[in-house]
Amino acid sequence: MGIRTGAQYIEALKSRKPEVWLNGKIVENILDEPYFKQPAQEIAKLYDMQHDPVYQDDLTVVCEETGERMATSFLMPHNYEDIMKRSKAFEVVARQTFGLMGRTPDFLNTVVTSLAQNSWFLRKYNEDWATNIENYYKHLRDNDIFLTHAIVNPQNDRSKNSHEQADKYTHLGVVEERPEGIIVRGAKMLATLAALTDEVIVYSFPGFAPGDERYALAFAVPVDVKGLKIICREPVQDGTRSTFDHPLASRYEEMDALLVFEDVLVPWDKVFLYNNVEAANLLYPMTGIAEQPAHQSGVRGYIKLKFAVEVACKVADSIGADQYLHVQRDLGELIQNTEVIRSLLRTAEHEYTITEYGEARLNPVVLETIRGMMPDMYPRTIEVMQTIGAGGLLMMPTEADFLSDELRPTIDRHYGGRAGIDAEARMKIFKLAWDLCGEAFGMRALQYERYYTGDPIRKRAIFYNKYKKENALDLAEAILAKEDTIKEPQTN
Ligand SMILES: Cc1cc2nc3c(=O)[nH]c(=O)nc-3n(C[C@H](O)[C@H](O)[C@H](O)COP(=O)(O)OP(=O)(O)OC[C@H]3O[C@@H](n4cnc5c(N)ncnc54)[C@H](O)[C@@H]3O)c2cc1C
Repeated sequence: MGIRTGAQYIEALKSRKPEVWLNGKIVENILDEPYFKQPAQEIAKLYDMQHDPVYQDDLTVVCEETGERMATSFLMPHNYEDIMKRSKAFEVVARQTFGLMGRTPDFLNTVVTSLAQNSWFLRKYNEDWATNIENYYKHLRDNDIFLTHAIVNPQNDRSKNSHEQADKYTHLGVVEERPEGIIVRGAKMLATLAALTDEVIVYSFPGFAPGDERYALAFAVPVDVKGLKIICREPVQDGTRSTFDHPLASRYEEMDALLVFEDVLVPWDKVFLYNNVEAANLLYPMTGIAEQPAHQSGVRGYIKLKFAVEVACKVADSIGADQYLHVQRDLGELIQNTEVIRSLLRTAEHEYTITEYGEARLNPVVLETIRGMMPDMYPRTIEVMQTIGAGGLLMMPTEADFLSDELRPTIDRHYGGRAGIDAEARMKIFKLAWDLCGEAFGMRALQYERYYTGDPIRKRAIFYNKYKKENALDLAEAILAKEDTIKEPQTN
């Protein structure tokens, strides 16, 4: 089939009935549900863009194997040119959603592509696992499937491993093997956009201990597989708020969900790893499933940061506050942050290496530096936006107020900004800012930057320990190695 259109994506959504729980009820029809309607349209636009001559050469490439177009995020990178093609595609998608949708289809496309490109690793343990992931990659690529993923155990008792939790199947594990596949039971989180995707892939961060064998697994199933409950969090918008009042929350809500597997059958040909603690712990370090998606997230995060910084600048400019030195200092800092991330991205891409299996990988130290800095830089941007917007962020009439003929002249008199910024223009900027720095939508977007790929605290500690192991600290060693004499005290 090759690349899908938005209409084909929507048709696929209509064709199935996953068990999606929202506000205590099963959602009968996803697309009739106001919470999902607009976000589904935003995803559909991305599929349509693949057919738009303006974007097609960035978002798609011709697949050497099938001769059909495929999403660029399915391109296995072998050289610098491939890296930069992928980078451009990530950027086009991110710009379309202002970086606010983190789990657009390109994200998991890169995960499965890197797993398939590194199937040699799975083959070391089991020939079938490697064949299964290679076939799954082709299935996604050739049908342009939209995936969600759930890789984290729910927060139950974090001081204990999976096999030590109160219930054997609090965390997702294998119940039994059958001739047709494995039966899995338990929960995984935090499947963003699950209700709007076609299939889910499950795997895990490292951290398995002996005894955790039943939890050491990776597989994929359709989201409407029998026995899978998709339990959505509380929505951050009600699906009816106007685009004037909530320009971002009304469009880019990415619903997150807990996935509960109640004796779900996973066919053997969709099992990529099972019952092997060592393989599960080495999956991340060996296959590039940290680095390749980190390229997508780095580009997307850069666009989101740049967008938020530009909104902060507009807020300051609209009320003339950027005439003050301390405001200029803060905004200057934010702009420099975006330049740091942009430069790091270019460095990571430029300093690629080719693995012994022919995969082009970006510089992992630089990628991880981006990952480490964003959880500081993004919240800092939001803080500056809150500080400059101050009380004005709370003092905004609604669209309904603007539509009142009686109130409108008063609004026009009292809500305008500096010369040249009328009430409507200023309110549009402030409402944009409030969605980012005040609304639940914005707080989720902030939490996303902190946690979307693991705990930033432990990630930085891991980064330090790895850096220490791999770097000789040459400069410090050089001065320490210099012939130095501690002068004996003179005794005569
Ligand atoms: C908005 C959003 C969207 C997300 N989307 C997805 C998604 O689509 N798919 C997906 O799979 N995941 C997703 N994630 C989940 C993400 O992967 C996790 O949030 C992240 O890995 C952190 O895990 P946690 O939330 O369980 O926090 P925890 O690991 O429970 O950490 C909580 C706190 O306890 C501390 N802590 C816990 N355990 C330890 C330990 N062993 N040692 C030291 N300190 C510890 C941490 O430092 C932290 O301060 C998303 C998260 C967010 C916020």
